[in-house]
Amino acid sequence: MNISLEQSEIIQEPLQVTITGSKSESNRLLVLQALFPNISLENISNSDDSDVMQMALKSTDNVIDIHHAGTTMRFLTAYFSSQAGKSVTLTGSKRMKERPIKILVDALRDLGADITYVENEGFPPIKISGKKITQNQVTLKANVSSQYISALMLIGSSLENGLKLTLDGEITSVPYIKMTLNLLHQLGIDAAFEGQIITVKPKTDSVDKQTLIVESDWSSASYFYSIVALSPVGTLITLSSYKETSLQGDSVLASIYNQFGVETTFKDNAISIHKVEEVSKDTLITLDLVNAPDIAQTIAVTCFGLGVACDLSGLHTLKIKETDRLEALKTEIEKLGGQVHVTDKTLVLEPSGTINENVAIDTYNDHRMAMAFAPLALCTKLRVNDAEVVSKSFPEFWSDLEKIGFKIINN
Ligand SMILES: O=C(O)C1=C[C@@H](OP(=O)(O)O)[C@@H](O)[C@H](O)C1
Ligand SMILES: C=C(OP(=O)(O)O)C(=O)O
Repeated sequence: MNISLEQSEIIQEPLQVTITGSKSESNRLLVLQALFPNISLENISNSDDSDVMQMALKSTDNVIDIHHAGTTMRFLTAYFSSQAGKSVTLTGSKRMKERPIKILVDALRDLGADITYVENEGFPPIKISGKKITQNQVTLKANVSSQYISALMLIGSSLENGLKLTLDGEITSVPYIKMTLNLLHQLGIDAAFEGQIITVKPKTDSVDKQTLIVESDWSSASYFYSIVALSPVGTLITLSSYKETSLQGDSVLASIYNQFGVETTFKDNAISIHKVEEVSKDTLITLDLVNAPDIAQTIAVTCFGLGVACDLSGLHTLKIKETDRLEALKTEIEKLGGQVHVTDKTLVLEPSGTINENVAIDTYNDHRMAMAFAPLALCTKLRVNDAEVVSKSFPEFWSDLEKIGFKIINN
């Protein structure tokens, strides 16, 4: 599905959008629920990635296709490795077969798991023969993806001897590790993350019956921050359901977007995002996004829409996500008339002027490419190719944009 976005203006009246649950929290809690069926979950994400997680956990098939879902692939690799008697092959999309998993597979093998590569060494698909895991100490590299670490933490308390992980080198995407730790604590699991060491104690008694409510997705909120930043002073959008103290690292958006003249207020489980002042064209936005890699695309495109320069660092994980996001951002922003310089961990955007009209944005099977560029419809007419990619994390994205005044035409 390719779409055109007419140059839009959002309606100046109280605008309210309800966003589905965080896919990161949901996918952790779904694995934990499979291990501790006593817990109930509310506001689970309706994203493709969480749907595929639910499907996989129920599946009795020998081959499970998790499509593009990184967390699902990584968390299930650990989960199925620890399920004695279960034999399963995990596969995924063409891109998933290019996303590395060796660090996690090596760590699980060191703990005694039985995993073999079906096609290419180091990459899915993988065949897992579940076993009782009794070894409990392993060292793994921490600067490639925090998902490997969360995957191990999620199963730690179900292992006879728990787990002690030693993290080697710089730790990337730390808030996601802390999110995992916090959810374990909510279930009464004894776990700690101190310096380079993570410990998870075995849970011998059952988890208390309880309901956990998933907070809405902050990465999805980022596109509304961008919309408000690119709109006139006075624009206000309210999003629910959010908390002032979030488990999601991407909640850092609220302070980052202050630099774009956008203020956030929390009230009654909602956030109001308000444009309070214009940003000067000679602003330079400098950010290290090592803790919040998923909002890099949103921020780069906001800067481009406002014509301001940015210097973003801490982006080394972007090359192994749904696409090489650094190259994709450079290509698409340059089609629109911007100038971008990338290395394997940084992105620099030059200050820009007019934005080219009617450019067709390619989305590279990456939901965040489609959603990050859409707010530019406030500045110019634009097209988005393969717009359905948004369903990976945010299936209602386009209908929510229509609700707030965007004019979308299916081509
Ligand atoms: O654990 C998680 O839920 C995630 C961790 C991050 O990945 P990396 O640790 O690979 O950066 C993030 O980009 C991804 O969208 C979700
Ligand atoms: C990187 C992402 O997801 P995953 O790694 O889980 O595919 C994302 O949602 O931006």
